[in-house]
Amino acid sequence: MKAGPEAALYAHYAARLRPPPEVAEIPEARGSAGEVRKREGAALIAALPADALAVALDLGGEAPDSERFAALLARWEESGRSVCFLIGGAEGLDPAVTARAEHRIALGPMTWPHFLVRGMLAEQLYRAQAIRQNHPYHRAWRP
Ligand SMILES: C[S@@+](CC[C@H](N)C(=O)[O-])C[C@H]1O[C@@H](n2cnc3c(N)ncnc32)[C@H](O)[C@@H]1O
Repeated sequence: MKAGPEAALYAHYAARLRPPPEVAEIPEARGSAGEVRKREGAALIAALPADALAVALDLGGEAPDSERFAALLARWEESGRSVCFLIGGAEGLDPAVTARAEHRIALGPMTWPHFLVRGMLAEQLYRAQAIRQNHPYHRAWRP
């Protein structure tokens, strides 16, 4: 990720997460849109640890509110497996990736660019952490 506002957004929230998240970046593939999706999808799946509990960021997935996301995350973490979020590139996620994922999560019905999704996911992970710690960052009574 190049330095810039999107990188700063991600860094801002990632620095507040315990344990800190790890990011694996897949190099942009070349070819037709379908080839790009297939190549990037294969690399994404290959990058997953063997015990990964994979969650695809996918417009077609469930769009939980933040409290439900916090509860889902707690349940996933209780499995003891590595919770890995998969975000597509400019051409989106290959069906092989959504098939590998055990859960699909949408950040609402609008399409966002990859680097904003990364920052927005980091913010929701931080919010989930705040919800679980009853920290006033999340003001459920005043959305
Ligand atoms: C630029 S988008 C891909 C756009 C692609 N042309 C498509 O229509 O799927 C890059 C990635 O960000 C994620 N993404 C974008 N908007 C999203 C949303 N509202 N909810 C969840 N993930 C989203 C998805 O993983 C997507 O593959």
